[in-house]
Amino acid sequence: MLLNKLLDDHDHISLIARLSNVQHRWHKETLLFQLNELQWQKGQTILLSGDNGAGKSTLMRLMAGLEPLQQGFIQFPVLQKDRFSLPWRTQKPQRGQCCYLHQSPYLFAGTVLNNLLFVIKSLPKNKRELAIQRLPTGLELAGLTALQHQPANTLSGGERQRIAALRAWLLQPKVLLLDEPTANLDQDSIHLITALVVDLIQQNSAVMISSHQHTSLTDCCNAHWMIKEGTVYAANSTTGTTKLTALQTSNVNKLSAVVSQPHQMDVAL
Ligand SMILES: Nc1ncnc2c1ncn2[C@@H]1O[C@H](COP(=O)(O)OP(=O)(O)OP(=O)(O)O)[C@@H](O)[C@H]1O
Repeated sequence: MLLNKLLDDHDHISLIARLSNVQHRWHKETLLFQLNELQWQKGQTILLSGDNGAGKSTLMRLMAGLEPLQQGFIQFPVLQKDRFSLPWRTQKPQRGQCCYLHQSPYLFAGTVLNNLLFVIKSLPKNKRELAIQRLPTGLELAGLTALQHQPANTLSGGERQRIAALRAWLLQPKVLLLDEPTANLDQDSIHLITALVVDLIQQNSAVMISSHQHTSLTDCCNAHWMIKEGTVYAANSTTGTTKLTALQTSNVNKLSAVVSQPHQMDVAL
């Protein structure tokens, strides 16, 4: 009993997430992937890699509670203490605090600003005012100030991704899962998104990024999970296929220099 409590307390201090015995099949016979045990430690920014169709999006959606878990369990010790009291939230503590950013983000009808205000309205009342105050800084960081009154449905792919990243920045989730956020983006857009994500990491958001490219954003990662031949595992530096740069203080400082003012919902952005 005491040992279990000590282990629980230890998990709460050191772990973002623990995944155990997870398997996923879309069709009854075909196994997409399985994993035995993976731990996401506090302080880790994880790169999730794998071939097209390996199951990166599926794994992230399972973690965000957006797909039903078929087998095993996924726990977020970091979220347990802060869970909301509503029954549908206590069943899935990651809801409201774990934000999944889709590779093709959904934007609402209306302007860029409308899209951002919609997200701010979803925050608990006591967090809305601060989010409103941070909005001009966020627009600047995302390079969207000049576009704020433009209808969202007229934006380019890169601009859409930047809005999605900015929505996540405004929400400041405990856990942020970024699904190929820089696919087909130019260097400027990648750097703008990187600045937003670096700021979130500095504000203690735990971030996982799936990507096929090596960019300034993946340079933020200091841990690597891979999906290969139907197995998800944590790659060490010798087995990883992607060169990882540790989350160097200097790297973060360099990127956060552009952050002039560092200052929830069931989220799929
Ligand atoms: N809702 C669904 N129903 C059935 N099959 C699905 C569903 N969603 C995804 N799949 C299949 O699961 C497999 C994994 O898809 P997923 O999008 O997770 O891969 P991915 O690693 O993110 O790929 P990519 O790098 O191309 O984005 C694919 O073969 C896909 O067709």
